[in-house]
Amino acid sequence: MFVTMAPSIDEGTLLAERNILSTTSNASNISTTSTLHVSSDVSLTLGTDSLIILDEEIIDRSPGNCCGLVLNDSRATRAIPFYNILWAELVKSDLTIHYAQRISATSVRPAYHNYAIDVQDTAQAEQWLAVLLDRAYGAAKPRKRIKVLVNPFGGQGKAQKLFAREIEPVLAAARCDVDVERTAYGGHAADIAEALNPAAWDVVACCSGDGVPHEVFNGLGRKPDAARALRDVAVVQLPCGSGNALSLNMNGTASPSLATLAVVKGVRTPLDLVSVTQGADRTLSFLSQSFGMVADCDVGTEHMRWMGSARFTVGFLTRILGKCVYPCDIAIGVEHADKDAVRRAYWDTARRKHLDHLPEEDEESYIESDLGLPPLRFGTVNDPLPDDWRTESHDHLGTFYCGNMAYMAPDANFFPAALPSEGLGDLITIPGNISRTAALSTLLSVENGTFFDVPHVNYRKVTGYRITPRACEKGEDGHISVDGEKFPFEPFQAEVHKGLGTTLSRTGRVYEASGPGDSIG
Ligand SMILES: Nc1ncnc2c1ncn2[C@@H]1O[C@H](COP(=O)(O)OP(=O)(O)OP(=O)(O)O)[C@@H](O)[C@H]1O
Repeated sequence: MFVTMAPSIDEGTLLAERNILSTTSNASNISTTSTLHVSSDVSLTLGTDSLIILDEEIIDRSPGNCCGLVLNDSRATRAIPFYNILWAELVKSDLTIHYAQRISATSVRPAYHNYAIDVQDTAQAEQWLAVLLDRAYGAAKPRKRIKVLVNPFGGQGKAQKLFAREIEPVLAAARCDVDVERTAYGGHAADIAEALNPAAWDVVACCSGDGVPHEVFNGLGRKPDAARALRDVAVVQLPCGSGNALSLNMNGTASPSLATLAVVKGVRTPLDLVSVTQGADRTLSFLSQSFGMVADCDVGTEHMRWMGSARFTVGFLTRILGKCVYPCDIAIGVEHADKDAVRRAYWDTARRKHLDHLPEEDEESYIESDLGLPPLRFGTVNDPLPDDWRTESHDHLGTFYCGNMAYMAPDANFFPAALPSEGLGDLITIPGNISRTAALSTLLSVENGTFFDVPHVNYRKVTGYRITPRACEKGEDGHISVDGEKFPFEPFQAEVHKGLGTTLSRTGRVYEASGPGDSIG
């Protein structure tokens, strides 16, 4: 084994291409030993964004080698993106590189290359490995300590199987320190999170839909040192449910194995959380709150579960045919009052975050005291309204939808201007007395990515709001949904806490969604 010197790797290109944040670690400071000659036939080179394996023996073994004639000499070279490298180690003269191998457009599985190296200078090989791991992980913490919660009923009972087949092998290959617990009853995830020692875990990973992460945020929020726990422990989703929005927004996928790779490589990302007060209760929401059409189609179609996801479409069509309206009174702390202002604010912030190479941490600290959750700046739903909130009375509201993340479902980027940690909620209101054709084309605009620009979609950024539903025309109660969970049909108030929670993401800065239309300015 011998090591050659090569020109330094262009960190800027690596960052741009792989979206992995770089840190200046000891390994990066090692002089640029980029090629490790494992044997006379095999060399391993740290390329711009990949590990390049040159293995002459691959030619001999390949079916393209006919009678010693090399038909395609590129077969001797393989590139494994650093993003896919899970772990690498040298045990005596045995070098093993574990990586996530793509087996289809929507899945990876762990694989490895193993080489017996000619040991002459183990120290240099160790150095090379350290640089490889540094390139593989960037600012992400390797070998994360992960408390895994599996909801055995998640995703119509598939979560346990998905964990065993798609998730656990990737975590094991990445040498994560994992403890698995199955939830035994509704609310168990909240109890586990409340009892959790935050110093013992980097991550709570929910093999579930969005219901379990909702519980985990709230369980951490019940701890005496809630703000500290919410900052220290990253809550992530390894998608195994019917609604997997947390993973879509942070990992860019609903595939369990790709999401696991994203979590293994994820960087800490502060996340706004919303306090919802209703009656005497205070609940944390990480995803959305809705009233009107969306809430009705979500929690109001539970009885049609047997239809699968078609229940949302059927629910929607029934309601637009019935021209449903949802009268209510709203008070809003408005930060950006129209789409132009929202779009400008989004791109200003996204650009600033992009220039800032490190994920923003502790921009606003709630943990100066060890008291639980931060105090409510705007009081609760039972207090007088803040003086500067704008009040509106709606007789014909169709949809009231406030989002903390962009995607609410695959192909449903309802809130393209949402950012993980800006201290603002994205509030959509849509009148209910529009024509059926207009309502239908609004639904279709979500899927084709033009929803933000639909004229009757009102889009604002808010610091908080209060909504007081009035009884429906037919005298029936409507529905209120918080993170997809059914809430009582009563007034509630919401207040956004900037970066109170923590999750992991690939970028540390933005959701895995395109912003609102073209960048402006
Ligand atoms: N062992 C259990 N028994 C009953 N309910 C459970 C259990 N474990 C978790 N739950 C509950 O299941 C609910 C839904 O979980 P989750 O979001 O993970 O799954 P899902 O497949 O997306 O389902 P849904 O479509 O109902 O949201 C959670 O609110 C949680 O309280």
